[in-house]
Amino acid sequence: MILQVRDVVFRWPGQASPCLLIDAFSVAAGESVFLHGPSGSGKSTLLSLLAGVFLPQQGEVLLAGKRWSAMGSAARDRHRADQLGYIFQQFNLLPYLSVLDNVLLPCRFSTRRAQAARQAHGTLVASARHWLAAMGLPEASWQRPARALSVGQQQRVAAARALIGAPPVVIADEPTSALDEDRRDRFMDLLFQACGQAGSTLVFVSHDQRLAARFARQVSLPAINRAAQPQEVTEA
Ligand SMILES: Nc1ncnc2c1ncn2[C@@H]1O[C@H](COP(=O)(O)OP(=O)(O)OP(=O)(O)O)[C@@H](O)[C@H]1O
Repeated sequence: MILQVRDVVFRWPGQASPCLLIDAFSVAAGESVFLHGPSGSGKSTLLSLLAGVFLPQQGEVLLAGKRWSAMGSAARDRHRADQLGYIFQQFNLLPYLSVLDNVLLPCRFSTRRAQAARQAHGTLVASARHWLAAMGLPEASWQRPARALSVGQQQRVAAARALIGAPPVVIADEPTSALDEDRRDRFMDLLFQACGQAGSTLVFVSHDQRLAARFARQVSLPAINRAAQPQEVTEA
């Protein structure tokens, strides 16, 4: 199992009740998982725990056999860069860096990713260019600062950055929310092709149930989370 969650309790600071109470959840290497649940049910929070961005107050989360809680913050950063491509809901691009340099970032932080990128495309820059072209980003945009791109373009830059250097795990949080239907379908084809070729595990969060059928496994977060769910506000 490449991702493992065991007896996890996670509470946001200042909150009286926990957001996540998960006894067991795991993902096998190479599996593709569609994670769904209502807004506010804790999907992004769970992804942050899988990525070791936050640590649970109780229990363990493991990526590639390593416990996040057993590592210091520098070791966590290294392990994350080696093992994980993460497409965040808010993209998390560095706004003043060029598009190309944003895509190259994981290779700066991970020798493993840099080696894989060189092996695939000859040089790091060639690899970054490959992924930007695959994402349909016009060459004229590659030297521009990331902040100068549209939201849909930034989303695709974030995806190129997640895929460079064939990370063993790809985590994607609503990666198609700013894409039109045509781009969304091409993006999904490319994501599955890239993960298939690299043998990468894919954990994907979306509200778009039309995408669910593409995945080998669908997981409802409320079904694995024992924490009391927030009440949805309903119109009177
Ligand atoms: N940084 C934070 N500080 C405090 N509480 C937070 C923080 N981030 C999220 N939460 C709370 O945790 C709960 C779960 O939020 P989360 O973003 O994980 O849900 P989600 O299922 O991803 O929602 P959506 O589908 O709307 O993106 C919410 O009640 C939210 O208010």
